Amino acid sequence: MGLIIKNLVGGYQNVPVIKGINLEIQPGEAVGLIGLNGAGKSTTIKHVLGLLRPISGEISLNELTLKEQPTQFKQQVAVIPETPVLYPELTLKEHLELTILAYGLDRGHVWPHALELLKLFRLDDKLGWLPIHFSKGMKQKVMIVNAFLTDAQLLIIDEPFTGLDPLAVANLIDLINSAKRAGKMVLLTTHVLQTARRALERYVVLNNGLIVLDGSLDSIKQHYEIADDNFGELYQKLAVEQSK
Ligand SMILES: Nc1ncnc2c1ncn2[C@@H]1O[C@H](COP(=O)(O)OP(=O)(O)OP(=O)(O)O)[C@@H](O)[C@H]1O
Repeated sequence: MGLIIKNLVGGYQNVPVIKGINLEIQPGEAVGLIGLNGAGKSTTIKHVLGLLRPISGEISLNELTLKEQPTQFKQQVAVIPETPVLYPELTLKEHLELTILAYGLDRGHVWPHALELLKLFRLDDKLGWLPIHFSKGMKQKVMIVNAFLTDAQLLIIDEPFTGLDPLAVANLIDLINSAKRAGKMVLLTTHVLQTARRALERYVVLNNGLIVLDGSLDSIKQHYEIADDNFGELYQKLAVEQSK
């Protein structure tokens, strides 16, 4: 069970940006994928979303493989991308309806939950709005509401902590923590470790397309001999490691 990435080699037009990754995430676990710009975080995510085809290796989610059961696999995954993807001609309400359709959800059952989420992110009075009227953070919140509306077992969240206000960040952290309690899996990329630690216990450090560490933030700090919470120093040390 869980997400299993086995010996993944992948990237763009056969350029192996990802050079052999092994990663398992168990139900109820949230993992932070961290590393320098260009380390391979987004490329890994694109592979898990089935947007890139592996050069070799395999990805499975609760025993469904992306290769053999791509449709069922993708229905188990919800994504909150760093840059919101919204349809300019659809209202907020229509975006939610689309998610309900795409994930085959029961409208009557899910709509009260949608209203709760909208209220949490102060979007409940904006159901008739089109994306053009939303700010960047509001668009991000629409993506969050859509993702948490689904019953997907794996939530992929790409750098959520840079465009949201502190209230929305706190709400997102609460949602991640309750998703974990519900047995879901979370894979989150971020550079903002000070905030991520409120939701994540486990971190995977990517450097140059390889996993160089997998553990708690404390074990990472220990490994790189980081004093206090000076995470800037961590990235300096990763840069030194990368250039070797
Ligand atoms: N569309 C693309 N075509 C070719 N190479 C790409 C493409 N996108 C990214 N790369 C390369 O793949 C490598 C990994 O990039 P990736 O976007 O996965 O990094 P990242 O860890 O997500 O970085 P960031 O923190 O900046 O988001 C980089 O060397 C980058 O130049």
